[in-house]
Amino acid sequence: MKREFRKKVISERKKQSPEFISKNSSIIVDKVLQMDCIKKAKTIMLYLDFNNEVQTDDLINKLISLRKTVASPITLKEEKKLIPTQITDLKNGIKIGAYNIREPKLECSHPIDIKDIDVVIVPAVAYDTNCYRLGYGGGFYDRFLENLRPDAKTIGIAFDLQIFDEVPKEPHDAQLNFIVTESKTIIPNK
Ligand SMILES: Nc1nc2c(c(=O)[nH]1)N(C=O)[C@@H](CNc1ccc(C(=O)N[C@@H](CCC(=O)O)C(=O)O)cc1)CN2
Ligand SMILES: Nc1ncnc2c1ncn2[C@@H]1O[C@H](COP(=O)(O)OP(=O)(O)OP(=O)(O)O)[C@@H](O)[C@H]1O
Repeated sequence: MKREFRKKVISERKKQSPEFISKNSSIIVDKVLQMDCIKKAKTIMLYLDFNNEVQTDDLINKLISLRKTVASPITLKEEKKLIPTQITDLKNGIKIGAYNIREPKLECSHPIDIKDIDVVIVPAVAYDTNCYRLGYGGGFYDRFLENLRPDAKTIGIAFDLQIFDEVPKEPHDAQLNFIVTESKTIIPNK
C-alpha cells in the first residue's frame, strides 16, 4: 500500500520542470518566513532537498542571516537515526551523505541537542489533509520527531501535487502542526 503510493507520487514529482520546482519553492519559502513559530524560533532544523523536493537552500540562507541557529540532519543509515548538525555556511560546510543527500560535514560543525530545537521543517513524499505524512520508508523522521520537546513545532513543506485526502498510515506515523504548499497552509482538523 505505502510502497505503490510512494512510487506514484515520487514519479509525479520527478516530472515537474526545474522552473516549476524553483518558482513554487520560492513561494513556499516566503510563506514559511512569515510564520509566527519561525519568527519566534531560535533553533530550526530543516532538510537539504533532493529528488525535486521543495528547495530549502534559500530558506537556510535567510534563516542564517536572521541569526537563527540552523541545523540539518546527518543520516545514519544503519542505525536509522538523524543527527541534527549546525550549518553556518552552505557553500563549504556540506558534503554528499547517505542516499546521495547533502548533509553537514561533522568536522566543520557540531551536533545540536534535540531539546534545543524549536521548529523542524520536515520533508515528505506525501501528506494528507489532516497533516499525516508519508516519507521515503526509512522511518527516520517518525523516530526523530518522537524525541522533540513537546512544545516544538513541526512544519511539512510540499507542493500541492503531494497533498491527498488520505495517505496510507500506521500507528507510528507522525502528524505535523502545519503543512505549507504553494497554494495553502493546512492545520490538523483533529
Ligand atoms: N532531503 C531529505 N533528507 C532526508 C530524508 C528525506 O526524505 N528528504 N529522509 C526521510 O526520511 C531521510 C532519508 N530517507 C531515505 C530513505 C530511503 C531512500 C531511498 O532512496 N531508498 C531506496 C533504496 C536506496 C538504498 O538502499 O541505497 C529505495 O527505496 O529504492 C532515500 C531516502 C533522511 N534525510
Ligand atoms: N517510531 C518508530 N519506532 C520504531 N520503528 C519505527 C518507528 N517509526 C517507523 N518505524 C519503522 O520504520 C519503517 C519505515 O516506516 P515508514 O514506512 O512509516 O517510514 P516513513 O515515515 O515513510 O519514512 P521517513 O520517516 O524515513 O521519511 C517501518 O518498518 C516502521 O515500522
